Amino acid sequence: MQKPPVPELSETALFLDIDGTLVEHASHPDAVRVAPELAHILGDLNQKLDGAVAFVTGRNLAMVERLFGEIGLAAAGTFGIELMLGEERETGHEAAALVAPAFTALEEKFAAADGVYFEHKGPVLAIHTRAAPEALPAVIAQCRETLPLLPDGYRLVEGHAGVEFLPEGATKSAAIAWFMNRPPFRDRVPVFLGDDTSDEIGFEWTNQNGGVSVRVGPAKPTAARHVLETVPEVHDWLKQLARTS
Ligand SMILES: O=P(O)(O)OC[C@H]1O[C@H](O[C@H]2O[C@H](CO)[C@@H](O)[C@H](O)[C@H]2O)[C@H](O)[C@@H](O)[C@@H]1O
Repeated sequence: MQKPPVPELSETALFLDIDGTLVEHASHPDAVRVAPELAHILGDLNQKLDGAVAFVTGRNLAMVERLFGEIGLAAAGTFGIELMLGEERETGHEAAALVAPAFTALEEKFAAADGVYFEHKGPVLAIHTRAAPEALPAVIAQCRETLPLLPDGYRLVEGHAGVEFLPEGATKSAAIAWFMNRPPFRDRVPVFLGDDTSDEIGFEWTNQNGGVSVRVGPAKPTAARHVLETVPEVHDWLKQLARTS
C-alpha cells in the first residue's frame, strides 16, 4: 500500500485518531506520553487549515485535554458521543444511567484481577488487559454474558488488549460526518488517520466520500487505502504537511 499524498492545505479536513496514531501505546491509558513538539505541530496545522483539524478518538474529552492541553482543536471524544467544535458542544447520552449497574457488576467480578483496568466513560466502558493479557479470555467471556443485559444497539468491540462496550451510533464515521457538515470542515476533502478496528468504519466513510484513508501500523487487512507504518512516521508526515504552506 502507498504512503498518503501530502494534500493541499486549503482543501483538507484532517481527522486524527490518538492512541496508536499520534501516541505510542502504553500498558495503561494514563501512561501514554505525548511528544512535546506534537501539540505545537497540531496547533500550527490547525491554524494553517483554518480550524479544520479534529481529534476523533475513543478517549473522553477530559482525557484528551489532559493529554494535549487546550490547543484549540475540534474533537470527537468517546467515539463521537462527545463533540466539540468552537463554542458548539454535544455531550451526554441517555444510556449512561441505564448501563451503570451492569458495568459496576462487571467490574466487581474482576476486582481481584491484577492489571485489569476499567475505564468508565459514561455510556461507554473500556476494559483494558494490556497489562494482564492472560485475563483477556475471561474478560471477553463475561462481557459476552453482559451484552444482552444492555439496551438494544449496544455492541462489544473485542480487541487484542481489551474490549469496549459502545452504544448504537457511537462510531467514528458518524463523528467525521458530523464535522463534515459544518464549517470549516464542509466542502473540504476528509483525510483520516487511524490504527485499529474502531477506525475501519471511519476509513470506509472516508473512502466513500472521496477522502484519503490512512492506516497506521504494519501491513494488515484494512479498508484504508494508504499506510504510515509507525507513530514517528505520522509525526513526520504531519510536519511535512505543515511545511507545505
Ligand atoms: O480512538 P483512539 O484514540 O485510538 O482511542 C482508543 C482507546 O485508546 C485508549 O486505550 C488504548 O490505549 C491505551 C494506551 O496505549 C492502552 O493501554 C489500551 O490497551 C488501548 O486500548 C483509551 O484508554 C480508550 O479510552 C480509547 O477508547
